[in-house]
Amino acid sequence: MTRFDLIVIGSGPSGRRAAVQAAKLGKTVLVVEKRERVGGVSVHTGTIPSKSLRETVLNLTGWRERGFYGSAYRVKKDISAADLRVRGSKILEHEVDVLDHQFARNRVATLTGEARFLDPNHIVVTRGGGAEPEHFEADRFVIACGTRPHRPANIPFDGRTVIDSDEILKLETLPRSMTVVGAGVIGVEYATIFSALEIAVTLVEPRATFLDFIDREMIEEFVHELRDRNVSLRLGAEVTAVEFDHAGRPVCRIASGRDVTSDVLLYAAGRMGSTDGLDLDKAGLETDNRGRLTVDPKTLQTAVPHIYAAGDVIGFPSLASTSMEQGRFAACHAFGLEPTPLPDHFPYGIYAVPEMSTVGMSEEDVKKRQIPYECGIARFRETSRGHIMGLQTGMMKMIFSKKTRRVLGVHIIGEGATELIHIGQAVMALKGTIDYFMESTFNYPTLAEAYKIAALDAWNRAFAPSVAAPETPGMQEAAE
Ligand SMILES: Cc1cc2nc3c(=O)[nH]c(=O)nc-3n(C[C@H](O)[C@H](O)[C@H](O)COP(=O)(O)OP(=O)(O)OC[C@H]3O[C@@H](n4cnc5c(N)ncnc54)[C@H](O)[C@@H]3O)c2cc1C
Ligand SMILES: NC(=O)c1ccc[n+]([C@@H]2O[C@H](COP(=O)([O-])OP(=O)(O)OC[C@H]3O[C@@H](n4cnc5c(N)ncnc54)[C@H](O)[C@@H]3O)[C@@H](O)[C@H]2O)c1
Repeated sequence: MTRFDLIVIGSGPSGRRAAVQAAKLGKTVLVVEKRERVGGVSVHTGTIPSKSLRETVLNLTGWRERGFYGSAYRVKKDISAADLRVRGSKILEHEVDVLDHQFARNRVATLTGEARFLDPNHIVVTRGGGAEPEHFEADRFVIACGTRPHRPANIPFDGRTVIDSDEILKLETLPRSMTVVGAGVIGVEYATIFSALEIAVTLVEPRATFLDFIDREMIEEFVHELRDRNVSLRLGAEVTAVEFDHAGRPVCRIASGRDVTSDVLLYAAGRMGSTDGLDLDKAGLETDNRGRLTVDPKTLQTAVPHIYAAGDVIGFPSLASTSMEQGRFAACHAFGLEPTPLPDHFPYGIYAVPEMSTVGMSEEDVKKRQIPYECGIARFRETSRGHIMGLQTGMMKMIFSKKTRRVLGVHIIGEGATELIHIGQAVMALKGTIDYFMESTFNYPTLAEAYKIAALDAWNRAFAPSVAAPETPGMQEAAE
């Protein structure tokens, strides 16, 4: 039996960061991954493929140029499913290559196979192709096994017309119409990406609201853009069943009776922890009803202190970005290095079309906490860079404390939102105030100028010293 200082189960963002960090500390590390290739959900079915698809769609449709050349502008006519896959598979190859190299140069051992616990310090790895199972021992573990799509038994998934978010990447032909069930981040991203291909999309959500962690003003703007593009948004629509019509097309039955029929139905109503095959009970652990593990948020230790868990398997926020930080944090803690606490504020990027990004408090949060505040708004079309790019939409909203002048939140919708947000994030993290934006010079012409415009907007309303009207000399005499 081979012994390691650390065994990591799963090679997604949290697993890989945990493994490399431990190796940098001079520890022997094994990463077990049940997929044939490393990278996790992030590289194979989640972040990278969906963002590659988005980029391909925006490029091939000429989406970004339509502000100037009109909505009929196309870079390529008749875009096929194969066209969409080409770029994605190249990017995937590159990502896997980089990861393989990263593991190799840090002397992280990797093994393809499915890990399960035998007891709190031993695992067995089952391998395909008739290979003998292998046994391993470790002092510390990081469970970084991630999640998989939630597939309720009553939904007739067939991999072709009723699909989950893994299967959408394998579509052989592009549908003419699509129903997306679940207006979470995945549903919203795919609904808008496919709508940019001029596929008629209906987005169905049982709740009356969606993406509740985003500032409502941003969502109103987003909904306005979707309606403009004929994305049909059905909120408060409870799905009672999915059936097929006589032509084999999926019919999404809605409680109100207003059913939706389309060529393809994407079911994107959340994810489940991939913990079922891990025999966690043998390690002394149990999961919640969504297969997730509970950890101490300050240390990322599970109920069994030498077993850590990181990434999507521990639930919110379930992002590749935060998962990476958690993985590194867990490895540092496991080997006695005092890691800096995980930050309270992290940015959230939603790569819909248009993209949205947010950091800090929404206006709803600020009101709930009864903090006196002022908002500043900038529209991208007011910036010279926006004119040059032909942007007709896009906006930034900044929220400032009236008492401390500090930035409480930044919310952006439109081109570049996921990059621009980091300026606001940095100022917030460094406890900066509105004065930073008032006093700093920004490159011109840039979209970042929106920060200046939004800050000026808030300053004019709430922070500018009240200026007394200058007296005109001689006025007094004239009045007399
Ligand atoms: C469609 C989609 C789009 C997304 N877009 C974004 C985005 O734009 N930005 C963002 O920040 N996040 C995004 N995410 C979320 C992001 O992908 C996840 O937060 C991230 O992948 C979680 O990383 P993880 O470390 O938990 O592991 P994962 O990436 O989930 O990987 C876990 C790995 O563990 C392996 N594994 C599981 N069980 C075992 C076992 N018993 N033995 C061996 N191996 C095992 C699995 O095969 C898998 O490869 C997206 C997710 C999806 C689904
Ligand atoms: N850009 C990004 O950062 C990004 C992109 C994609 C996914 N992710 C991550 O992946 C995770 C999973 O995303 P998700 O969108 O699958 O899950 P989610 O939990 O965010 O959203 C699921 C949606 O489906 C709805 N829903 C639940 N049950 C339903 C039912 N029975 N019928 C119809 N609708 C139902 C919910 O109300 C919710 O709106 C998220 O937590 C997110 O953080 C992140």
